[in-house]
Formats: sequence, C-alpha cells, structure tokens
Amino acid sequence: MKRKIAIAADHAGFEYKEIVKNYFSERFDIQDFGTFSTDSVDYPDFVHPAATSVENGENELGILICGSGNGVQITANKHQKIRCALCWMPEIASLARQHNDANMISMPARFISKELAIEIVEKFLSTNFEGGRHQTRVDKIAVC
Ligand SMILES: O=C(CO)[C@H](O)[C@H](O)COP(=O)(O)O
Repeated sequence: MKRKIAIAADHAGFEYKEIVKNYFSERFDIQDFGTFSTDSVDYPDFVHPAATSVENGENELGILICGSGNGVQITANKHQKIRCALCWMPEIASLARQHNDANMISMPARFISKELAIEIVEKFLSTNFEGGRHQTRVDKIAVC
C-alpha cells in the first residue's frame, strides 16, 4: 500500500508541483489539490483543502509550493493539527521530521532549483520523527 501524500501549489509553484508529483508518484499515492496551470491564483484556495486532508488523516503528509514558500506555510499553519516547515535545503527537511514532526513542508519555487526540490521532498518523505525530548516540545506547541 502506497503512503498517501497531499500536494498543492499556486501559479508560482505549479511547475515544481508537477515535477515533484511525477517524480514521486510511482512510490507514493499523491493527491493533487491544484492549482493546475500557471494562471494567477490565490494560494489559500488550494492550501486549505490540502491541509484539511492531512489534518483529518486522509493524507499522511503534505507538500506545498509557492514563490517564497511563506504564503502556503502561513496558511497551512493556521490549521491546529498542521506543523508545516519552510524547507530550502534537504537538511532542513530532515530536521523538520526528526525534531518537529512536521506533517507538511513548504518550498520556495522561485529560490531553489528543481533538483533541490526533489532532494528536499526525498528527505521529508524518508525521515522519521525522533520523539523523546522533541515530543515534549511538539506537545507544547498547541495553544488550545
Ligand atoms: O510566494 C508567494 C506567497 O508567499 C506567491 O507565490 C507570490 O506572492 C505570488 O506572487 P505573484 O502574484 O506576483 O506571482
């Protein structure tokens, strides 16, 4: 059974979304929440449904892409059960899983190469949460 992954992007991230989706779709069951072209759109329209699918367990993890990575990350982190980490290098993606138990990552398509985006996602999808002292900290993140 393939692990289920959500992916979403705005127009700035569309091309990277397609590349990431195509690269990983043999190994993972990837649900694409859009956008589906380079036409200008508003990223929350695509991020909220993707984040909801991770929150409710429909997807295990999620990948978000916009120009800077910030807008999609800020949006996703409005969801109580989402921990979305902005990743611009593979080591940050590993740490996002190991230390933060991140269940979503965001990437800045306008500032990283396509090859780097693939490497970042590879680390995100293949690294486990370490628990222990990090679990204590993650437990303290929620405010209500
Ligand atoms: O990075 C982003 C949000 O954080 C967006 O991709 C960016 O703001 C889109 O800009 P524009 O409408 O000028 O293409």
